[in-house]
Amino acid sequence: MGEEIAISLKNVSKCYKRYTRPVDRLKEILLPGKSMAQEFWALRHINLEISKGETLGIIGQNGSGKSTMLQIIARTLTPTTGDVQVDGRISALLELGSGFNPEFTGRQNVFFNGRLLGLSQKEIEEKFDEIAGFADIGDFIEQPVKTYSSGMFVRLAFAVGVSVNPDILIVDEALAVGDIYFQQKCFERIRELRDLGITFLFVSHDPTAVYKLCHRAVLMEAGQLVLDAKPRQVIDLYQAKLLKKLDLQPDAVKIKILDDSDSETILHEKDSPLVKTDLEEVVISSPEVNIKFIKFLDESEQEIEAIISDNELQLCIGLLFFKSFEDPHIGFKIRERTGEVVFETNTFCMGQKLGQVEPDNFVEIRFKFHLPLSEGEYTITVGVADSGFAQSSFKKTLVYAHNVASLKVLKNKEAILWSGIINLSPSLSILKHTYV
Ligand SMILES: Nc1ncnc2c1ncn2[C@@H]1O[C@H](COP(=O)(O)OP(=O)(O)OP(=O)(O)O)[C@@H](O)[C@H]1O
Repeated sequence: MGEEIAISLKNVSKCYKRYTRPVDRLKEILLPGKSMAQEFWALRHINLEISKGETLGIIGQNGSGKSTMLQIIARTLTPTTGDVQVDGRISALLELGSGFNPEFTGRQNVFFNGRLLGLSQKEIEEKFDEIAGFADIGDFIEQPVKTYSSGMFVRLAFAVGVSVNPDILIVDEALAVGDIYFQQKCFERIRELRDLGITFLFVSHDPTAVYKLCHRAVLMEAGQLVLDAKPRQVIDLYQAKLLKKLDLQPDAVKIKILDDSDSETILHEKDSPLVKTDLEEVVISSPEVNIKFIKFLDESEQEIEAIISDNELQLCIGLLFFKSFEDPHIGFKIRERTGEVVFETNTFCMGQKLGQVEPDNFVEIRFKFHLPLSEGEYTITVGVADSGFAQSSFKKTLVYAHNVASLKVLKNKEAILWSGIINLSPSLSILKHTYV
């Protein structure tokens, strides 16, 4: 493709030594040549190339190897085998403020860290006000960082990390700390850097953040890369796996990987029953229930594929049950282009019941609503579950299918939407008074 590579990992593996008892570590020191450790492979045969200017989200359950991989890229850890090439200056926010000296003040740490990250004394002096302004921790900048709250720590670490003009920025979960205003400021700054062509690696458990910031994502599992694709596809698979684990329902979750013509989807998990590349191939069924159809009707009950924004729409879902269920529920999600959910509800949340169903019962459910969404392409996710018992919990997921239908929303020329995704249709009152 001729793109310049910022980071290249070739067949990288990392083995940690683990000791069952602390005394074994001591024995190993005292008796050289006798290994008391067990080998633990935290990374296995990782192959990954990240082009300059790419933004990559790294997703995976706890212990899947995300931090180990980032530390290897940031060169704070050496791989056991394999080759790592990095082209450019890295600023890594891995463990919160790991580069900070707790006895130093915030100001001293800014200088200390700035130097570590390759800036000259003069460059740091010039940037100091910008860094302190971004961190916005007031007089605490003159206090030792051991007196900081975790929020203050991350503010200062982030401010330093993004101010040193890195070529590659690595952020591990750090954005989860800090208040919403600070998070928004960080997002803004990352977007600015991204638009300037920085390479950005981001570990997060927050799908929205990954959708918003990343062009591409990888899913890690037990030290391996299992999927390398668009954030939407990777997050869908990740959430599906979590749901399966929760429900112990191996067949419940289906995903259609949408064919993004502008991207090459690399499926490391070709044999997985979850991942299908061919849209037509996906049968939305489980041994317990079959989604027979999903269709959209307009105001005059005509079947449609596109609708003008702000018009009335019915989403109709036909279900065939193969087993009896006392309290089944059905829900849907509307997701915008990147996969972010714009709306989700279900019959349980709406306080409605389908009632008891028996094998071979066919049920059609119609959700009717005005669609205030702006022009664009949206996808539908449908889920069927049994027995809701708490806000957002069901006893068992019967089928959960992403991207089962897509809906085109056309521009409503009369709409007052200046920008944004939802038309709130506000009314307006203008009250004039004499100001006293
Ligand atoms: N120094 C170490 N010695 C032994 N095992 C380690 C060490 N560091 C990490 N591990 C193990 O390696 C595996 C991968 O850890 P890593 O921190 O990379 O995962 P992670 O995906 O970043 O997890 P999390 O989301 O919890 O941060 C885990 O099982 C962890 O226990």
